[in-house]
Amino acid sequence: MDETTHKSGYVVLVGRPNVGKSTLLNHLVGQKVSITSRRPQTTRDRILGIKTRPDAQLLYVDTPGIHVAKSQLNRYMMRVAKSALTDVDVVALVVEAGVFRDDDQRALDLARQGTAPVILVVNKVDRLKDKAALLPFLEAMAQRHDFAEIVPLSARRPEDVQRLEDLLVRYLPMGEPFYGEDEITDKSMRFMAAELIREQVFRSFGQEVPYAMAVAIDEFKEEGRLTRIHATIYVEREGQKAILVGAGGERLKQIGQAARLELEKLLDRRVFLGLWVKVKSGWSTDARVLHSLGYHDGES
Ligand SMILES: Nc1nc2c(ncn2[C@@H]2O[C@H](COP(=O)(O)OP(=O)(O)OP(=O)(O)O)[C@@H](O)[C@H]2O)c(=O)[nH]1
Repeated sequence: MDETTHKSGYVVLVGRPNVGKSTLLNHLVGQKVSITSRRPQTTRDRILGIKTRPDAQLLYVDTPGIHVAKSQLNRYMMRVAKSALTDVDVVALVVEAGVFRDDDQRALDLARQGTAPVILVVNKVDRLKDKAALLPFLEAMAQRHDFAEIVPLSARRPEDVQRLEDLLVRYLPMGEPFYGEDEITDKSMRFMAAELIREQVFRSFGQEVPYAMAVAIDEFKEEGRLTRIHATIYVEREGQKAILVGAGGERLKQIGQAARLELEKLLDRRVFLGLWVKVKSGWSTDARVLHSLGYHDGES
């Protein structure tokens, strides 16, 4: 490391739900640190993803998608997103190519409140059917704010992600790395385990269950070459429990198997995963229960 030229700093990713912030974060880091799904509001917390290269350390902060929050949990998610915007070096506002809704405007309003430069990332260009529509969209976006840069890309294309990373490094201040070169996140393995289980529920179910559910890790223990994890999935109502468990416990078993494979990838060791489902009605609106499930930030 050359201490006179090394850079390090924080890049926060903000945007409305489902624009691809977590997908982009994982590709920028080169490993899965933030869970993703086709459904909006998958991310509930601030997630830090660390990318170390010889000349720079980029600390990416993923945030819950900006939306109008009604429940206690959603209000918590919005406080997390807003507070993540303070003390950062660059803001990357992520939108979807060709789409600009009220929640995108809310995210833009938040992004430009701070002093950090705002880079507009126009994601999912691969999904644009009419490629000629991209230029007018970029021009219209440039009218909305004086962005430091406008970067159209697809989070799924490695060369696009590399181009964005190189550009972001230019905006970082000089400084030594904050984290060791092997670290990819500041979250505990317990937290990551709960997230990977939550991801499988988000991916497996339709409308209701993912939003009515939270995961608590009851036990996380290393036994020789095996990691033993016991977790409880909390839902709001008996009906949701029945859907989640499925006939003969089949759905829960599938979720457990898929989550176990992801956990083994993350921990790079064999995992035993025991999953239970419990009904805790009103958990998403009860500040005390939210606190016990790890969704707390000192306010209610
Ligand atoms: N086609 C295409 N799909 C993408 C791209 N980036 C993300 N997606 C998909 O968009 C969906 C949402 O992605 P996420 O990364 O979960 O979005 P998010 O902005 O983090 O969502 P929230 O957690 O709701 O804030 C997923 O199904 C992704 O696979 C892209 O560049 N191209």
